[in-house]
Amino acid sequence: MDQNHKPEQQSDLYAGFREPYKSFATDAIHVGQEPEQWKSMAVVPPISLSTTFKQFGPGNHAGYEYSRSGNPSRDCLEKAVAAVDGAKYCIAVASGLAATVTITHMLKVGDGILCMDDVYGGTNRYFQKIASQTGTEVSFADFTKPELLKAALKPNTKLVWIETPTNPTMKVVDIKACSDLAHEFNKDIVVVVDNTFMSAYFQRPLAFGADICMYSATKYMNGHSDVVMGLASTNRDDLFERLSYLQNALGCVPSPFDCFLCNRGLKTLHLRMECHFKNGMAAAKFLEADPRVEKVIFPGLSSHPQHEVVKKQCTGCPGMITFYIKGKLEHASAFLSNLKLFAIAESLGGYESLAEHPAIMTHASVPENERTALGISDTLIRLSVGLENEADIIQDLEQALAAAHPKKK
Ligand SMILES: Cc1ncc(COP(=O)(O)O)c(C=O)c1O
Ligand SMILES: N[C@@H](CC[Se]C[C@H](N)C(=O)O)C(=O)O
Repeated sequence: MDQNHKPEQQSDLYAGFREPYKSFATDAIHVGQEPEQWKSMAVVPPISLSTTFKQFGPGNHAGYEYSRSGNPSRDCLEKAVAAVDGAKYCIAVASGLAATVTITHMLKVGDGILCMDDVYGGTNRYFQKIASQTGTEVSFADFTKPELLKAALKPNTKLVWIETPTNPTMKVVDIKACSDLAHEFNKDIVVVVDNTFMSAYFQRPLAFGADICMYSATKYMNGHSDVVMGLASTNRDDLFERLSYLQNALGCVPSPFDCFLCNRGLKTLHLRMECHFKNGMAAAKFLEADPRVEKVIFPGLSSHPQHEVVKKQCTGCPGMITFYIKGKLEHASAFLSNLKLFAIAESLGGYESLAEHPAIMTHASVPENERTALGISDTLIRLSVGLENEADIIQDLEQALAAAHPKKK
């Protein structure tokens, strides 16, 4: 146990941040879950496994015809997510990348995608290696400087893709400033925010002018590392019509069991996020004060370059921390290999603490020259701080740093 460690005080954590969204927990728990919708009056929505639904006569049905086109377990989840996003609609799909693909399918050959420069490696891979090979034009810019986004907009730009905070370098984008610029340039541009890191509890992109808020629900929204899923919410009738058409026509739908699990995970999102923030802040402060650490990037710290944007736009911060360990690849490897509580694993946002090496693991698909330009170096380490006891998390970081940088005798 680190004898000097003092537990993080919950009350100081939120100073200067936006107020939490009203009735968030009530909506997450009740919207779309009404027992009256079931003959049994089940309080917990049943898992509806049937692939097909009996019709009264041809084309005359009770709301469902075939499970890819619509499913009761999926409906419950979609309604709850729409509510917590402050949206009218939501679609659930089979993975975060399936959400990206489904959204991108709204474009036509020749349309342009303008994407934030630092994004999840798989998003970068999909845009550069797949979407750009099938007729869309893809370009990247650093949206932390909205003037760079403005300069990169072109007459054919149809999709602006924001990820904030970015995976893995935790850059924060001003959603309102960027959405306004895109819409002033061309009101038909669809602004998408990948809200995976913040979750619906800490950030509502639609309230700041984005057209679509999407998630890898594999992460915080489900929160238990046992479901791969994607979500996309919107307030626009035209976008929902198109997205739900594509949800059925492309067929990237999640299973009813996964919908049940994610719907269940959502019920504790607010509690989990508050604990992730508390533990994340404690870990970030510990690392920032440690001489074996070069630099810590955590949006909740005042040292974060966009900390003022974070406070203006978010109601708190998740447990995602990126830091540079002093030394070389061997020090990063030694740190990771010596962790005991944190597992070395890809993914994030579950109840358990995870650690990974983006250059070798989650962002290996980003071309090396781009990784270098973005700062995804050999000494960069990403942590997903979980819900374990704060002192045990700090103790694990301390002993792994000591193993990576043993004191010379
Ligand atoms: C920020 C972000 N967006 C999208 C994705 C893609 O999600 P999935 O793995 O659920 O396809 C990931 C991780 O994979 C991610 O970290
Ligand atoms: N978003 C996750 C996903 C990890 Se990368 C998964 C796989 N190796 C791939 O390349 O698609 C994260 O941890 O950031």
